[in-house]
Amino acid sequence: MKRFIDLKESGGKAFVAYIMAGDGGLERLSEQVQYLQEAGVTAIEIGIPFSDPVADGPTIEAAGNRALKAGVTLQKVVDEMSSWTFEVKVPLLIMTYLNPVLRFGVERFVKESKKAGVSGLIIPDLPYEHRLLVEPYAKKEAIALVQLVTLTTTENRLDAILSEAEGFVYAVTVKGITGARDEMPEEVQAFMRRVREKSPVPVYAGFGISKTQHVDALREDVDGFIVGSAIVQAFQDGTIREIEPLIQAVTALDPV
Ligand SMILES: O=P(O)(O)OC[C@@H](O)[C@@H](O)c1c[nH]c2ccccc12
Repeated sequence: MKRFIDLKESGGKAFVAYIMAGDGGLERLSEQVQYLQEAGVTAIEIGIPFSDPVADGPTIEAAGNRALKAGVTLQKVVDEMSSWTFEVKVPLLIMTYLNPVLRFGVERFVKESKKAGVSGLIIPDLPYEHRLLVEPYAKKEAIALVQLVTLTTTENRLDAILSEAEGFVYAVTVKGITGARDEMPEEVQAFMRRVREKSPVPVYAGFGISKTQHVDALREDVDGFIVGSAIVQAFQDGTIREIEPLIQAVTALDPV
């Protein structure tokens, strides 16, 4: 995950793309990863479909349901990734709820993720207080357990989370679920600034980023952006090329 620190030090901004594994069939995953890395994204978060995705907005939830219908499981995703022979040029992260991990077995999950070339994990319903359920295994394999912070995270908790942050910090821009939206609440800027002042690792903003205006509004206050619903929807609609200006708006930002 040194790549994220290096990028920040060189004044660049990160674009992290989220995709739902197996939306449209598992064989599409490798095409999507190759497409995104050629399009210039910094890293890719690969979502594992889950039947009770409490933090997902309608777009991601629908994608997850399509993937579940196609029979996609955590095992199939790591097997698929382990079989890739093309060159993976960007860090890959797995984003999954805790339940599939527990069913799989935490230690086995971390080992198979490593084999699959994964360098980070995001488990949104694993609270910081319970991180030891996964973190010791992840550390052994040098996989970062990326933490989320939100507008409602208390100061003490924020300090604790940041003191152990690895890779990057996922700063959630809204008090709600994922999904593209029009407005960025004003308090978000102040929140990002506060987190960034304290954070030893880069701070990436996620939830609701779908337009260059969102990027412009936050560009000076964050080190990168995470985009999910807009990408998932564009792959579904066959309009993924329309996302390229958004990727460029982030990765081509002048150092501030
Ligand atoms: O879809 P959005 O609003 O662009 O936000 C990214 C988000 O989808 C992705 O990171 C994500 C998918 N499922 C999640 C659950 C919790 C936190 C984050 C996520």
